[in-house]
Amino acid sequence: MLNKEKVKLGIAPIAWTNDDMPDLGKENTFEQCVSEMALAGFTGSEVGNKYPKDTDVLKKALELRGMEICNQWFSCFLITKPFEEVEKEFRSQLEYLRTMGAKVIGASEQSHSVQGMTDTPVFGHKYVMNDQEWETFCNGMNRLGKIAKEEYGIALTFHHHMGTVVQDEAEVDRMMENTDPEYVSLLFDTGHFAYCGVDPLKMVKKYADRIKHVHLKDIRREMVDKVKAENLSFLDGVRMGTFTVPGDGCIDFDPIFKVLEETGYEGYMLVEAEQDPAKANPLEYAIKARKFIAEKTGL
Ligand SMILES: O=C1C[C@@H](O)[C@H](O)[C@@H](O)C1=O
Ligand SMILES: [Co+2]
Repeated sequence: MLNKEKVKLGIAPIAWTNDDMPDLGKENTFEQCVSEMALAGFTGSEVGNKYPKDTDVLKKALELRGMEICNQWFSCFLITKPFEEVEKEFRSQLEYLRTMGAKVIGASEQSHSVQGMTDTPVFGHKYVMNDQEWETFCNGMNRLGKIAKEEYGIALTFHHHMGTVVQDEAEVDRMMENTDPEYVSLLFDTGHFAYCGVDPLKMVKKYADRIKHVHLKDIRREMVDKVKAENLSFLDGVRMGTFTVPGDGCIDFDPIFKVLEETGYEGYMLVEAEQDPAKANPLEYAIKARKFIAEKTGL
């Protein structure tokens, strides 16, 4: 059983309203989203674009429901923008997260990313960094991680992601080898590994001691196969239902939870299952996910 004192459960607003495709769930309000998260039994949330920008207003709305912000996505452009520009935006997001009491920031390198391009197939079109870019990227990550830890008390976790420069196993390995464990940790996303054909169990075993945030996502294998066969984009796939909540797709979560338990994982496990809310009722799927986690982990 995972330790209740050390592991908290969250859920992402992307199942209610999708910031990458705002027409998905445009009718769902912020209040509905956070109320349903709490009703389903979650205490943590990431940040969606319908969340109030005023931190006092947001804090009050979350506290009323026994919830908190546990992480926020940060888009890095370390290989295509000057470091100082990235640092400025990074610091502003760290300020916000510190005010909200979050302990983690989840960064993804978005230079040349195809994840948001609806006219680009997600398989076979990702950008591959050259040696010089790898060096710039890893040095930049170390510098950002040092700032986050030493000046804000926040851990920088890196989010590997489909269609980005750090997607496959070898790319995650290279990033991990060339960054300082003191400053850079891994945001382990089960769905993104399974999507690109990497075994999430192998990755959790390999990097358990550097994982500081977990995204629990499942995939519908037949939908991912369709995305590949028909040269569809990442976002086309989301609309079709490539992702779902843990337990509803093809990933075997039992051994993954076991590794996290045996290695003493501490932090958030956050359900992140973007799909069309008109087809997959967000509250229904949140409850389904919460029950699955309780059954499998005792949390
Ligand atoms: O963490 C994430 C943030 C989303 O916006 C993204 O597209 C999703 O797939 C993900 O894993
Ligand atoms: Co994720």
